[in-house]
Amino acid sequence: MSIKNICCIGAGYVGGPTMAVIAKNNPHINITIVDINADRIAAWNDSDLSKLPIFEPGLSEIVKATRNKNLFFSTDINTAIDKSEMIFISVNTPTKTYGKGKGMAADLKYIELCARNIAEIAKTDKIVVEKSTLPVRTAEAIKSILDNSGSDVKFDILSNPEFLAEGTAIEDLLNPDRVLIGGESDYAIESLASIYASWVPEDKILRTNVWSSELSKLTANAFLAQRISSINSISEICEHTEANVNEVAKAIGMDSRIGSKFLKASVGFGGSCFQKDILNLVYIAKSYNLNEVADYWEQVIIMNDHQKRRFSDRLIKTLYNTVSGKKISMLGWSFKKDTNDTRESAAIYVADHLLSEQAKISVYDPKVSSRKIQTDLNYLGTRTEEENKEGVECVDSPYDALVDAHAIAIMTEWDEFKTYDWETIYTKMKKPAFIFDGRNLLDKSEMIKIGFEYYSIGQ
Ligand SMILES: NC(=O)C1=CN([C@@H]2O[C@H](COP(=O)(O)OP(=O)(O)OC[C@H]3O[C@@H](n4cnc5c(N)ncnc54)[C@H](O)[C@@H]3O)[C@@H](O)[C@H]2O)C=CC1
Ligand SMILES: O=C(O)[C@H]1O[C@H](OP(=O)(O)OP(=O)(O)OC[C@H]2O[C@@H](n3ccc(=O)[nH]c3=O)[C@H](O)[C@@H]2O)[C@H](O)[C@@H](O)[C@@H]1O
Repeated sequence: MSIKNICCIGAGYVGGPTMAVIAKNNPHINITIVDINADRIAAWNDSDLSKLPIFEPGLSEIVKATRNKNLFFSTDINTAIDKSEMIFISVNTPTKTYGKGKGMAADLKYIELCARNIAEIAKTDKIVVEKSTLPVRTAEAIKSILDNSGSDVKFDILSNPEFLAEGTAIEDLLNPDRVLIGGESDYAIESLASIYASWVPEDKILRTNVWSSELSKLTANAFLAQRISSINSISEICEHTEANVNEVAKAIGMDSRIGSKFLKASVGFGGSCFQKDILNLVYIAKSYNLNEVADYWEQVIIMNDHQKRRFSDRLIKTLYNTVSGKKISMLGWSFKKDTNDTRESAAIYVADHLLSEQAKISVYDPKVSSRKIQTDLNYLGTRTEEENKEGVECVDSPYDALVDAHAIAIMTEWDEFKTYDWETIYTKMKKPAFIFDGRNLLDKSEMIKIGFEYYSIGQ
């Protein structure tokens, strides 16, 4: 049986772009992306493509080409489940904020709701695909829920983790390093493989057992994040020894056994997945009593928290040990460039620390709304919403953010920051004018020549 109808539950950063690319390359398949969030679905259906809920280079063009042809966005979850032969589960799997495993385990309540929804509605056989990142052996729980639905519908479970990175999602989806499919049933595996094969070379489609597939996703994120924490740890040594972390990264990256990617020292990694997935791995290790393994991976998070804190400590110390009443301009709020996603962005934690020291913060980000910035700070619960509003202004023009600032903190590596007229900015700031470049984005010697007191990471 070839697949004619696909349903994807979860219209987020993964569900949206992934299904758009599958739809583009499989015009013979109808895909419906469903979500309980009606506002999000309405935004996906907005005729103004600049209002899509997710900013991702190249996404709006693909949505334009496929939407209402073979790609549909809907809140009618049951109908989409009913008519599809294959159902992707692409809902969020955040870190638990309550109960057993609080602050560490993955919260699987949304996954379970999806499984129960599918079990209740399905009248014909279904292939259920785990697209969300899940703890190893989650497929067992999903299967148990589905198989106890009381019907004689046959469910095949596949694990098909997603490796796209935000900001390059479309490029990553169009040219993936690999597509990973874990499963038991050859029929189910080959049904999914054939969908990818419409644009992905066969030798990049990897088949494994379900558990290897689930665990590979957590492992990939843990290894990637570990590289960043490793280079960030070296950045601190550089700052004490006059070694330069960019030079060190280049020198070690040219060793083909190490490789050059993911060695950019920064203010710390953010994003919705690295921290969550490593904590998840740590929790799994602890649940098997593998305490040394748990401690080993937890150190990646500890190092990352240290890097964020170290950045704001250094800023405060350099500004004569106080930022009280001083204007600090933050350039960038998203967790990396080319995305409007702010989840776990280092900027949130740095701003929170500076606010606790009574700084006045002015933020400019090309793609993040002021409402989102306030929501992110309010979510931490450090102070009241009113206090956050008083302490943080969000501006639409970078130059507004910089007038009379005591210091600039570069939090995100947006390309446009490099093109600013830094000489004019210098004249508008309080003197001495400080830059804390959390992304090593600007040219150090140029900034010093203009007159800035310039601080970067690991240099
Ligand atoms: N964001 C990323 O770059 C990547 C994320 N992942 C994984 O993919 C999964 C999804 O992540 P994102 O897309 O970033 O999350 P997201 O939060 O952007 O989207 C998830 C969507 O699922 C919806 N949802 C939750 N429960 C639902 C239910 N019962 N029925 C219908 N809709 C429901 C939510 O309303 C939300 O719109 C996570 O497990 C994540 O770890 C994997 C690779 C990359
Ligand atoms: O599971 C996921 O969600 C995804 O997590 C990451 O993707 P993402 O978090 O979107 O973005 P990354 O490019 O990995 O960046 C994560 C953070 O690390 C930082 N980073 C990245 C690279 C680097 O060298 N240095 C560095 O500080 C980025 O600025 C950002 O804050 C992985 O790269 C994806 O493969 C994975 O699919």
